[in-house]
Amino acid sequence: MEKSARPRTALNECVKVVVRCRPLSDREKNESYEEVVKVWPERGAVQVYNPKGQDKLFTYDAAYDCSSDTKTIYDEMVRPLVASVLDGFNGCVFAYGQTGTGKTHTMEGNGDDEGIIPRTFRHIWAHIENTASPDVTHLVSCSYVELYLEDVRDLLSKECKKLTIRGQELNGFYIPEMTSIVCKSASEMVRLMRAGNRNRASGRTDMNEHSSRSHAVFLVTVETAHRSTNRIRVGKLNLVDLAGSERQRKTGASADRLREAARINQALSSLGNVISALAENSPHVPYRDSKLTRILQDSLGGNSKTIMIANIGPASYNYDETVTTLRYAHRAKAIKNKPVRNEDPKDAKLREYQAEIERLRSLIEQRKAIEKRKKPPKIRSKATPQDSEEETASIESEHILAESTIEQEKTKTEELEHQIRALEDRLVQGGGGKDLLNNLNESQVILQQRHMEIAERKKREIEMQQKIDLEEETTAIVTNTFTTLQQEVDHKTQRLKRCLAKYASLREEMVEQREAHDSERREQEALQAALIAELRRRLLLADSFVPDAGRPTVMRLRYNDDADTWELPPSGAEPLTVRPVSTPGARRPACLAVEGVDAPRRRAENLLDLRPLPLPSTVRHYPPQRPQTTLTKSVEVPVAIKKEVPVESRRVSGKPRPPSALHRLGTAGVR
Ligand SMILES: Nc1ncnc2c1ncn2[C@@H]1O[C@H](COP(=O)(O)OP(=O)(O)OP(=O)(O)O)[C@@H](O)[C@H]1O
Repeated sequence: MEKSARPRTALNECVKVVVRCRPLSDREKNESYEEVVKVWPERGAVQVYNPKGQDKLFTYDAAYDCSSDTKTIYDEMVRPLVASVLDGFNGCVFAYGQTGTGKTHTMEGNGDDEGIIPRTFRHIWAHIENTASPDVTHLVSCSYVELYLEDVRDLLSKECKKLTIRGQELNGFYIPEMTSIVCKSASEMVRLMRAGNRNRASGRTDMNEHSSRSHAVFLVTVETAHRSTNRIRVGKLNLVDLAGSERQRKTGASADRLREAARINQALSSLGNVISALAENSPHVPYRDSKLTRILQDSLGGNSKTIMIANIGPASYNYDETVTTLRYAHRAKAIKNKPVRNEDPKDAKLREYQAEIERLRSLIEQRKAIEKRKKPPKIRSKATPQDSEEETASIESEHILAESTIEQEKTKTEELEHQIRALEDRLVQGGGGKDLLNNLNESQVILQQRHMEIAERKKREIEMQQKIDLEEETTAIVTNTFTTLQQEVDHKTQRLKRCLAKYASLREEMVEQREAHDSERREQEALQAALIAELRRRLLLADSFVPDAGRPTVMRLRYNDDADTWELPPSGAEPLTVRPVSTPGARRPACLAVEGVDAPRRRAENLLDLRPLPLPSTVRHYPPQRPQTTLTKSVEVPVAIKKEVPVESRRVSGKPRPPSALHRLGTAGVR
C-alpha cells in the first residue's frame, strides 16, 4: 500500500454491511445438523433460531441467502463501489466470518461462481475500454500481500519477501517495498491473482479442507489522466480475504496450525476492538495493536468507501459463532468513513511516467539538434596506392572511428526511443486501443447501468421496509382511538407486555453476551496455555542444547516494535546487571566475597537485584554409583567431595551461567 493523500473535505459515509449465508455442507447434511438461520433478503434481515430462548433478528444493508450467487452481490453492492474507485475514490471490500463459511468462495470464486475479485478486474477493464478516447490515459497496477503469523509477505515477489509497514497513525500506514505490477488486461490480473494464491499459506483443518491461514489483501490502483484538464485521479481498491476465526476444539488445530490460529484470532480480535472503538466514537482507536488493523486503517474510519461481507453458516452447531459474527457485523454498521476523491496526489505513477516520457523526448530532440549543428567528421578520401603505409593505416582508423561514433549515436537514440515505447506501453491510451473495444459493446454498458439502477432501487426498498417495521409500532399507538376505558386499558396492557418482553429479551441478550465473552476468554486462555507449554518445550530444548558461549548474545536480543524485527543491541549498550568476574591472569583475583551480591563494594552500584527468581530444580541428581568391587576395604570418597555442589557455586571457578530462557518465562500460564 502506498501512502495515500489525506482527506481535504469529506462527507461521512457509513460502512456498508452485507451478510451472506452459505448452504449446509455435505458433512453437515450427513451429520443431520438443523438449519438455524433464516434470511429475509427483501428486509435485509437475518433471523437466528435460538434453541435456549428468543430468536435473534439483525438487520443490515443487504442479506443474501444460500441460493444467492456472487454475481447478484457484485451487481447490487460492489459494482457502485468499484465505479467510485474508477472515479478516484479509495475503496475496500473485506470478507469476514468463521472458518469455512465461504469468504474465499465469495472473494475469489469457485468453479462457475466467479468471485468478487475477478469480477472487479473485468469491471475495471470494461470501464477503461468504454471510456477510451485520445484525451484519457489509464494506468492500472496490482499488488498482493498476505499477513501470515504477523509477517507481511509479498505474494508477487519471487521468495515472498517479508515487508515492513511504515508510517504513523496520524498520516496513515503504508508498505513502501511492496511489488507493484502494471497490468494491461483483466486476464493478466487474474493470472497475477492465481500466481499470488499459489504462494498463499493454506492448510487443512477439521472445519475446512482448504483453510486460508493468512489474511490476504489484493490492492488495485487505477490512475486516470485527462489531457484537457491536466488532472490525475487515483483510486485504490483493497480486496481483502480475511482468515476465519476459529475455535481450537472444533478445528482440531495443533502445533503449527495452533500457532496460526492464535495469530489469526489475535488479529481478528484487534480488528474487533477497532470496530468497537469506531462504533462507539471512542477518542482512541487502537490501530497500532496489530498489522491487520494498520493495513486496514484507511478502510475503517478513514478515507475510503467500505463494504464488509459477513459470511455465516446455517448449521445449529455453529450457533455461537454465527451470532458472534452477526453482532460483529452489526457493530461495523455504525462506522463512519470520510471518503474524498484523490486528485493529483504526489505519488501518482502516471505523472512520473508522463514526466519521464517528456524528458526522454526532449533528450532525443536535443541530440538531433546537436547532431545537425555538429560538422560531420572530416574523413579523408580512401587511401590511394601513392600513400605511404602509415597514412593508409591512419585514414582507415579514422574511417572506423567515424563509423563507430555514428553507430553509437544511433544506438543511443534508439535506446531512448525504446525506453519511451516501453513507458507508453504501460499506459492505456484511449483511441489507440488494440483489442480494447472488441469485448464490450454499447448494450453491455447500458445493461450495467440498468443493473446499478435496479440495485439502487432495491437498496432503497430495503431501507424503506426497515423504516416501516420500526415505525409501525409508534404509528399504531398514535392512530389508535379508544371508545371505552376498558379498550384503552387492554391496549396499554398489551403495550406493557410487549415492553416487558423486549426488556426480557435484552436481559437475555446481555447474559448471552457475557457467556459468549466468558467462553471466548476461556478459549483464549486454553490457547495461551497450549502455546506457553509449546514455548516452554522449545526453551527447554534451547537451554539444554544452546552452548554457553552463545547464550549471552541470545539474551541480549530485543524486539523492536516499530521496525518489527528482533535486534541485537551493540554490546556494552546495556548496563551490566552483574559485575563481570575476573579471569585467570587478570589484574584482580576472583573470590567468593567479591562475587557475592552482598559484597560491600557492590552494594552502592546494584540497588536492584535483577537476577531471575530461582525455579525449583527440574534435574534429578543421581548418587554416584558405588563401583561393584570385591575389595572389602575400598577407599572411601571424602564426604566433602560427595556432597552435592550447588549449581551456582559449581560455576564460580569459570564464568557464571547466564540466566536460562526458561527462567525468564517463569511458571506463568502452565498447567
Ligand atoms: N455460497 C456458497 N455456495 C456453495 N458452496 C459454498 C458457498 N460458500 C462456501 N462454500 C463452500 O464451503 C467451503 C468452504 O469455503 P471457503 O474455503 O470459501 O471458506 P472460508 O471462509 O474462506 O474458510 P477459511 O476461513 O478457513 O479460509 C468450500 O468448499 C466452498 O466451496
